[in-house]
Amino acid sequence: MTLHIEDLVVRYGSDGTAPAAVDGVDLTVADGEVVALLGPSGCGKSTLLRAVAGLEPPAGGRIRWDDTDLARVPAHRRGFGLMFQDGVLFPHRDVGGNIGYGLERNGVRRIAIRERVDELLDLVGLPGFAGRAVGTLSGGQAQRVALARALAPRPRLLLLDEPLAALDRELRERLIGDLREVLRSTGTTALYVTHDQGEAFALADRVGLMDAGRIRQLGAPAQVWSHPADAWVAGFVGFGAVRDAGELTAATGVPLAPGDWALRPAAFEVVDGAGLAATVLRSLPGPDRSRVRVELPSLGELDALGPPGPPAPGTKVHLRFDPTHCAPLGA
Ligand SMILES: Nc1ncnc2c1ncn2[C@@H]1O[C@H](COP(=O)(O)OP(=O)(O)OP(=O)(O)O)[C@@H](O)[C@H]1O
Repeated sequence: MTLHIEDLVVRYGSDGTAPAAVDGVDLTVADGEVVALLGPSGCGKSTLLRAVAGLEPPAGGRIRWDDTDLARVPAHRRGFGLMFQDGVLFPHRDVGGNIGYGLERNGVRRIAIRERVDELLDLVGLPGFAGRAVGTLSGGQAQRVALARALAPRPRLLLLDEPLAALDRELRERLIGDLREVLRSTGTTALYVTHDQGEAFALADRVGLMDAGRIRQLGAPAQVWSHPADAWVAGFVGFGAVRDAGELTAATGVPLAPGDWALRPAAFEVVDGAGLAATVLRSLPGPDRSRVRVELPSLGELDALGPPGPPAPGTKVHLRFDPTHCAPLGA
């Protein structure tokens, strides 16, 4: 029960000259695993998902489910569930009718459909909603119904494309937790596309960082955070500058393993009293800490954390270095 993607290439346009939207991707998703594809807009993550769903034909490579090559299996025979950003519910069916739709098409008996609908409504936290008109649902409730609809036929793989992107931040954060619980408790195998690193890292067993049609790093969230593969990945997951270990050790006196190190803003903190001398270039106030751009004679421009009311540009400050907020580059 494993999805295998091997050297997959997807190209738009019929003449074959357009750059590949997916450019040689290898990926497996094991039984019960949740893999998130994370990357900036246009990196090819939706295209990859659509190719797995059977909605875009590959220009090269293979997609297999266990030993079965899916090249000749049409989308509706793959047994995969889909959930998109705007879960578009059927407006003329009530909530129960939406969730039961796939089961009806599969010829499941009415009474069994009703039981399954109730079970799913409990699962997504909407008990008793079966008779509600979909036009009366809030955005978050509609996405819960869309999730229940995708899960109803027990898909062997669930494909989710930015399912929470249309929701406001507070609701999104609440639903991330709920979605994680639903995927885990049902043992659902899932491929989840998002540009939001918080979402990807909260939900997934493994995260694939995608850029320009390729996966630059694939690993467990903790591994990507502690060992970003390169400066691009480090930047995407919230690190700032990259500096050589020798330069950092010379400036701070802290020994580090050789190689390049990515620094989070928290690696340098403005302190009262002794520390590394730096000059404030500009600053962004924040409720707890400010973000301060500083210049050090030995290390150049870096981000640091400052007090809530930030020091003015030109102020001479002292910094403390905390190596626990640094990560060596290289997976
Ligand atoms: N139907 C299409 N025809 C031509 N080019 C397309 C089509 N769909 C996507 N592309 C192009 O393929 C590339 C990858 O697009 P894709 O939608 O897969 O990216 P994405 O990472 O999902 O982006 P987003 O987060 O903005 O949805 C982009 O350069 C995009 O412009």
